[in-house]
Amino acid sequence: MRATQQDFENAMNQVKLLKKDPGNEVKLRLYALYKQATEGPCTMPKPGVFDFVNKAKWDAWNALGSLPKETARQNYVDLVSSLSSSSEASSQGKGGADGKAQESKGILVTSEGGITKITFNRPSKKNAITFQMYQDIILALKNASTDDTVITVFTGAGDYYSSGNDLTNFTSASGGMEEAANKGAIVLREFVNTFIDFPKPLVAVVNGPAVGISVTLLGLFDAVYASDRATFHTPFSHLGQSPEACSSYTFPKMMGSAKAAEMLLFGKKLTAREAWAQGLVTEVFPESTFETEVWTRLKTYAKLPPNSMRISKELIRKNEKEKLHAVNEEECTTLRARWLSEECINAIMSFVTRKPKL
Ligand SMILES: CCCCC/C=C/CC(=O)SCCNC(=O)CCNC(=O)[C@H](O)C(C)(C)COP(=O)(O)OP(=O)(O)OC[C@H]1O[C@@H](n2cnc3c(N)ncnc32)[C@H](O)[C@@H]1OP(=O)(O)O
Repeated sequence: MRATQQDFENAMNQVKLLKKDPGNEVKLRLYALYKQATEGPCTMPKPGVFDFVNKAKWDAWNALGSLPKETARQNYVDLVSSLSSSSEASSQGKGGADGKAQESKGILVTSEGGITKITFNRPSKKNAITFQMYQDIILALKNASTDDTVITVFTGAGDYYSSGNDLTNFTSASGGMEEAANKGAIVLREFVNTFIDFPKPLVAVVNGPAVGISVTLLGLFDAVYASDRATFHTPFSHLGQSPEACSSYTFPKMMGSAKAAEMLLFGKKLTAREAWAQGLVTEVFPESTFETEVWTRLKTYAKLPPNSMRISKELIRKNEKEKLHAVNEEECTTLRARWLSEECINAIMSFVTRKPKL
């Protein structure tokens, strides 16, 4: 049966009630279908190349070509209906007790043997972190901080640990660039604060290359185990950006200002052994035995008395917490301005418009 005007209006109201942000790609599709259903084919002039947001919206609408208004209306209703059911399904899942799993689009959360395992799970994009993933990780960490698991572990699916922030987070935002930068700073602040305040042992199992925020965050972990295949790269200057996740404080403190500057200012990529020598990595393992050795060790650690580990972590972090929150605040404010800078916009633009591989 064809969707009526009433169905369409109900769907528009339903969108406002979605429990979970559907992500930029879906929001663009909704926008395009709405415009096509109400105004017909796109006849607006194409926005300029630097007007990322309006250009993305125009592209999405224009891509619908001469799709009839009724079909666009039907597709809009169907899309909203699929989002409503998946949002209900995902809001029911909660990690915690052994054996349960919580899955979102970009991360996989499991808990077994006292260990909460959070896997960056977007291997086709080298585990780049989307806005939605930041939010899902915040939720997973909040759950892990109060459930009955003892240790929380991050790792990556596929050949990468993570390629850091998804560089299309800002180019595909549906509001203006300024709105995206504001949202980015708010999400980043909460995301990093969740790591600063996380009360249980936090371990990174770095299975492959790590870039950007997936590297800087390691300064807030309690242990970092790396495969000898892993590399550590923070190309902030190349991207017209500045350090985050408190690395402007933790890196110089851990490796001295000269070595920190090589990473954070000049974007020097470290091998796993170099990162170990600088104190960023706890131990490096040969790739061939990495998973077995690390997980055997973590399973043993997860049997240690949980309260004792939590209290020790609290003592270690206590004197630093206030400082870390202040650093996070300042880094987010600085980054917000960087995201709106020409240097940053040009760098992101050249990544998203690079030639596809043959
Ligand atoms: C709330 C907001 C908080 C923001 C916090 C800010 C954090 C700062 C950072 O994290 S800065 C770091 C950003 N990351 C990068 O600069 C890495 C960019 N990617 C690359 O340089 C390369 O992709 C690579 C070196 C990671 C891998 O190169 P390789 O040649 O092996 O593979 P591809 O380039 O073909 O990648 C495969 C597909 O994955 C997509 N992709 C990879 N990384 C990202 C990314 N960071 N953002 C978006 N997309 C990414 C890539 O585009 C390919 O996609 P395609 O197959 O569709 O073309």
